Amino acid sequence: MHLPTLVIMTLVTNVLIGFYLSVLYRRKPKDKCFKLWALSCGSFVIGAALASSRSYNIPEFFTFFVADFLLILTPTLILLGLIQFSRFRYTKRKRKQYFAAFSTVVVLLLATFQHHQLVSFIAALATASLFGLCAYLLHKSVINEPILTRTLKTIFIVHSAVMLIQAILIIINWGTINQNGLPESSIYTLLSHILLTTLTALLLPWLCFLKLERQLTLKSQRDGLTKLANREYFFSQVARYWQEYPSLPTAVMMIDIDLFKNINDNFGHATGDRTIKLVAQVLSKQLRSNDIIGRVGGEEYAALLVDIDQHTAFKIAQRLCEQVAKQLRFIGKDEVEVTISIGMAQLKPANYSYEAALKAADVALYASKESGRNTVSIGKIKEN
Ligand SMILES: Nc1nc2c(ncn2[C@@H]2O[C@H](COP(=O)(O)OP(=O)(O)OP(=O)(O)O)[C@@H](O)[C@H]2O)c(=O)[nH]1
Repeated sequence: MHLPTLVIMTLVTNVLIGFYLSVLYRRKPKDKCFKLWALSCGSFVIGAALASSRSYNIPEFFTFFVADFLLILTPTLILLGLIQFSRFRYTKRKRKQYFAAFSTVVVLLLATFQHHQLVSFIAALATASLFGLCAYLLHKSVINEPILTRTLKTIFIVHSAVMLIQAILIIINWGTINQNGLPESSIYTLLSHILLTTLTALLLPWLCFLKLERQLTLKSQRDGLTKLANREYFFSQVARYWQEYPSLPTAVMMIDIDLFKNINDNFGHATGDRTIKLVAQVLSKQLRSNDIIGRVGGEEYAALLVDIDQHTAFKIAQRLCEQVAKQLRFIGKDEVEVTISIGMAQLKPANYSYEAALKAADVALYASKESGRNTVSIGKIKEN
């Protein structure tokens, strides 16, 4: 294939993808990754166009320094966008370290751009490291889509390897370079570089859509006030658990704030809402991370405790009552006595339906209310 035609085609593709990403950013300005990746397309297009004009009579400050700076900025922007998809903790300290490393590379480019081989070597090495980091971030991705993350990760690793090969070729052929500051043998690495960058730009919007889809799914599963599972999601999780772990001993609990109407009436709805939220926080902290907990009504919660015997489940339920009463004495400045009542049932899912288990816990909850509140009752379950 004719090289200039290929270069022009990749530049046009990157312009189109960059434009598309900037339109998405206008619609969703909170999603900074759209902006960062649109900028990375722009940076690549200008950098690659400048680097391709090295045979023309343009000052080398532009065709070498600015071009290489923009070509290094491209994976940097991709990296910054990827941070939002990763479990990687981008602390202030790390931010400072990366900024220092990036500034050092820019100073090196500025100091060496008249030595074409040296500047090309530095640019290749920096680009290889950045794409290596991109692969690392994707390795820690929160997006649950193996095909896309594996494909992108492979592209980043290959890209990093290609740029390393380019750096090695520059060293091996030191002294025999063309007007691009590169040895003739590096034409294939150069070609791979522009094709891999374009491929990355094509796949990145897909990552954005998966992120949006994930946000929407999470939103539809969560209760807005407490961020616990909402009623529908809680029941669907319980049904799934029943199918997957029929023989694991389990406890279900129905939990209700006592005399909540009084809290609303005496302190207002805002304090009422705050109480609902704080009770949810105490319950979440007291239960284990693999237990399932949801807000199933106004001031009513439900929990499924995984792999547990009746004695331990009862103790935990008592601890929940104690902790709520102990921790929630003040809601803001208001002195509010908050207590909860619990009804529970302990069983093996294989022996009973989850509807029967929750019904038994619900009946037990009313027994707790009847017996004076701030207490736990154990329910009897009807056979399947
Ligand atoms: N602030 C607030 N109040 C709510 C919310 N959902 C339900 N409520 C109120 O919660 C109160 C529930 O009261 P009841 O069902 O009578 O029960 P209770 O006062 O908690 O008494 P017991 O359950 O018998 O201990 C009602 O007044 C509802 O209006 C909510 O999201 N926010």
